[in-house]
Amino acid sequence: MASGTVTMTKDTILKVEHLSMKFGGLMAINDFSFEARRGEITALIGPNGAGKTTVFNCITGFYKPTMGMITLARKNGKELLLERLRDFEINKVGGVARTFQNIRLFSGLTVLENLLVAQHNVLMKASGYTILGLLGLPTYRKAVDASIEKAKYWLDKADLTDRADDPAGDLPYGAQRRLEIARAMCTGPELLCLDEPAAGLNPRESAALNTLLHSIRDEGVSILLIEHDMSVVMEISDHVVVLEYGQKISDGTPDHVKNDPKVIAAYLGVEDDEVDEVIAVELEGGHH
Ligand SMILES: Nc1ncnc2c1ncn2[C@@H]1O[C@H](COP(=O)(O)OP(=O)(O)OP(=O)(O)O)[C@@H](O)[C@H]1O
Repeated sequence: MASGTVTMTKDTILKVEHLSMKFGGLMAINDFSFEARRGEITALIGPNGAGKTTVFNCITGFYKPTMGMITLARKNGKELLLERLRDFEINKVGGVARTFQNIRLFSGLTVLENLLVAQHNVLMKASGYTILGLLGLPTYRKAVDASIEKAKYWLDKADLTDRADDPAGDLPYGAQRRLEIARAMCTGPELLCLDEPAAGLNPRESAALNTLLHSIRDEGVSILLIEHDMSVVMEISDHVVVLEYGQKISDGTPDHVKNDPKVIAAYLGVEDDEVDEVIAVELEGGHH
């Protein structure tokens, strides 16, 4: 079924139901439903202009959807309706972290400092928001130690320990991407949303990214990503959802999606009645 209401199971972390987003007269997203499962890497793919970024912006609170429900289920059993929260609340209360298509690091700060700054909120809370707290509270000292440990942990996972003291802006592009992800992980999210993490990476950097994303998933953190590069998506995702013209055209395992005639047609830009022809050509290609 291409769209419809999704049933929330205990494995579901995110449920999007009947999402629609209109920009003036343009229906960018039209009755779109899908579900992301806890501990999985879910990829949202589709041709240019399909509506991927718009869906992402609705989930992370940058846009208010015209219609629809977005439910996040936290580990503690609480369910939150994201379309009712503001972006910073989605991050803070919802445990959702995101990265952007364009890198947004503090390029003049060191790699380590970037990871510590990300934990500023936790530290301020531990200080009781007072100068006395900052100076003397044991809870604050403990929180500082914990934040350093966390930064060290993610430096190692992102293979950046050797560059810890270098300004973030001096890192090669692929390393900056991993640092952004490490920084997001330092906020302790349950759901990590990545906007085209592999864009512009060379094959070696792409492989390092895959390793990092798998290690994040193995810790039980769920990942939702938008990606253009089909080979990256097929390699790292557990679950793929395909959008075309704001509507869902396929949903399933990478293998299922890869062989779905509708997806093949969407990517090759052919009309419905040409799909059979496309499959025939694909099959023929496979036999050579
Ligand atoms: N803020 C906006 N105002 C008006 N139209 C918009 C806005 N944002 C997106 N759109 C339109 O909505 C449609 C979906 O765009 P969106 O950026 O979500 O697609 P996408 O799948 O992310 O594309 P790409 O792969 O090129 O990044 C497009 O037709 C786009 O022009």
